[in-house]
Amino acid sequence: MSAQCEKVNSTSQAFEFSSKLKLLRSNDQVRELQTILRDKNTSRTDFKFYADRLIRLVIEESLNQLPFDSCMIMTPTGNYYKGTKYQRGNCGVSIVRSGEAMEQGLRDCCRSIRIGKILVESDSDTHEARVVYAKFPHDIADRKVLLMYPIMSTGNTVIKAVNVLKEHRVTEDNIILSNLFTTPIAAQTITTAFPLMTILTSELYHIAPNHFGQKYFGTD
Ligand SMILES: O=P(O)(O)OC[C@H]1O[C@H](OP(=O)(O)OP(=O)(O)O)[C@H](O)[C@@H]1O
Repeated sequence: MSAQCEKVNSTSQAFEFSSKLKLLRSNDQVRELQTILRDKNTSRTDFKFYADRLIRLVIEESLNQLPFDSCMIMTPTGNYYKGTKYQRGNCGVSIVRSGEAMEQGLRDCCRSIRIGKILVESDSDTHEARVVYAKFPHDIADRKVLLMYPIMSTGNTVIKAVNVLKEHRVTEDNIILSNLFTTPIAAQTITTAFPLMTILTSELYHIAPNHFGQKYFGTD
């Protein structure tokens, strides 16, 4: 467990979660961002601004879940320094539409990272989800995948998306799901369906802010 995320307290939620579910370390700043994003009176301009701030925090911590190697470099004064570097071979995949909001946060940290896309359409009444479009780097099966989707209500959208990745021979243990808000039931459904996948979220709460995509992009 890194310094910036914490173990989920499963007992208080009456849900059982595996250690693969990680919560961004909470503090007053994180709680303020979550509050602004949940507030119905937040303007669209503010919503996007504060969503981008929370996204950046979640992306940074998600990157911290990727594997690192140790390395030796030489400083300008000719000294050796034992450092750390990312293992090569990562990529992002965003689930359209809301997941696209997280792409810039990832690019701000990893300039030229490849980003695939999956479009899953869900029925507004039944919540049944189906895959409409998927485009990935050709060697995605050999990469660690940062899967980006900010809201999980039932978890159906993410389940469909992960199944598409698995059809492209991406293994569960190579997927890190980067998420802002999840309901406990969605978290439980997803950790049960994909026990080897790592999930990083900022908040577990029984009501997800389902207005996210609509408000962030200003489209219905
Ligand atoms: O976990 P699920 O039950 O699948 O739900 C995930 C999200 O998808 C729906 O939004 P919408 O269809 O507007 O998604 P979008 O913003 O990505 O277009 C729903 O309101 C959630 O916010």
